Amino acid sequence: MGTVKKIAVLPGDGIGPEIMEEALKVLRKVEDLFGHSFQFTFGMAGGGAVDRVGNPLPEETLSLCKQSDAVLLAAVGGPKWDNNPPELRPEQALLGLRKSLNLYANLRPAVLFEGLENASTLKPEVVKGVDLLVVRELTGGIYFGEKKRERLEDGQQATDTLVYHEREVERIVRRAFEIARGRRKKLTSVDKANILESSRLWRSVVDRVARDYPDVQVEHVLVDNCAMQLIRRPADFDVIVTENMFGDILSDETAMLTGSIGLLPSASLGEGMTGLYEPVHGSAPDIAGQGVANPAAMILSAAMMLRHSFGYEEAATAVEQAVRKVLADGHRTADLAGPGTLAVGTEEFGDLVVEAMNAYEPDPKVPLEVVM
Ligand SMILES: NC(=O)C1=CN([C@@H]2O[C@H](COP(=O)(O)OP(=O)(O)OC[C@H]3O[C@@H](n4cnc5c(N)ncnc54)[C@H](O)[C@@H]3O)[C@@H](O)[C@H]2O)C=CC1
Ligand SMILES: CC(C)CC(=O)C(=O)O
Ligand SMILES: [Mg+2]
Repeated sequence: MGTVKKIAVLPGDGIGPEIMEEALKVLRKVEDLFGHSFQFTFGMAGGGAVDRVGNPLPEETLSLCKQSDAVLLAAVGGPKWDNNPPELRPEQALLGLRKSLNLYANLRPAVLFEGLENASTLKPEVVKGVDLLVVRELTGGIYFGEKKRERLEDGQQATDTLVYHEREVERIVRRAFEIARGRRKKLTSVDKANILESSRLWRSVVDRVARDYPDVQVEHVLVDNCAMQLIRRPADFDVIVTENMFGDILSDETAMLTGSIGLLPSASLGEGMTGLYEPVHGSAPDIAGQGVANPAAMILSAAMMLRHSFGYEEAATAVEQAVRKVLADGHRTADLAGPGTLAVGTEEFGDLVVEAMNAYEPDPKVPLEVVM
């Protein structure tokens, strides 16, 4: 048996605790099936932490995360805290964690699973074959630039600043090229170089780095056009690399190619092994506490953790295959259940995934463990 992996568990707000419970259930099954061993330590983050200790990311939580091998986060935020001053907003927990752990690379895969061909709002022939990855820069750009609010004579004025250093662009772009090399070797760099200086810098870095990857086909697409092409010809995309805010917005769009945002996981990585794993979606306050949220994105985020932080490729594959099987067998949470289809709840979906894991059969083509 390998070493015990320390996992910081941050359930957060809204549907967070409900979906986290299901991911932990699946990870306990991974322990049983594969002999891995996890130590889960819970931490406070988000609105709940604001209410309890007046800080969305308490020092205790930050040091827990820094001392852990990986961080699992469900979601933070909700209307209760929307009018709080900036430092008391739940979302600050996310920004603080990403920055403190230097998690600059956010991987957001969007794949159309078997059985969900009719789940998208787009025609089945349009979404057929969708298998793309958004590589989003996560620690720079407008979310982190200087912000200010001023009172002028004729009213208020607000400023957000978008800054990128060449170094920050190069490291995410290189990472995206490396990833593209291991996939279908097609990279789409998304920017707004017709208007933004930061985008012109971005584009020049992509062109320079591209010389080191002659085997990867590169295209530059303006973000507004990309938003449209994602709906027009989504299966043509392989890896999309883009800055922080564009990646945030485009990845929510890709959710609807797959059927639901409740299916999209993510991994946030830096140079070290302590990655952060969270669904692409937020705390879904509109359905919180009802037991109806789709836990797949959270469970698949846990699978990404097994792969990227621990190198447990076989266990990651087993979890992913189990989620695919449950969906292929026709089980649907409310977000995916069409009219007349009986939906399963959050807990039941988690139980079905655990049950499906019992039937896991190793694929001889998949290496058992990846050396990171
Ligand atoms: N990583 C995080 O913690 C994020 C937090 N947020 C925060 O979450 C709160 C709500 O934001 P929204 O804009 O409403 O985005 P959201 O992603 O929470 O919800 C958007 C829509 O998708 C649905 N949805 C989301 N996840 C689902 C799931 N697992 N199963 C079924 N349906 C699901 C919701 O019910 C809602 O109708 C805000 O406070 C926002 O700041 C938003 C995005 C990311
Ligand atoms: C709530 C945020 C800080 C950002 C967001 O929507 C995301 O990372 O997906
Ligand atoms: Mg988002």
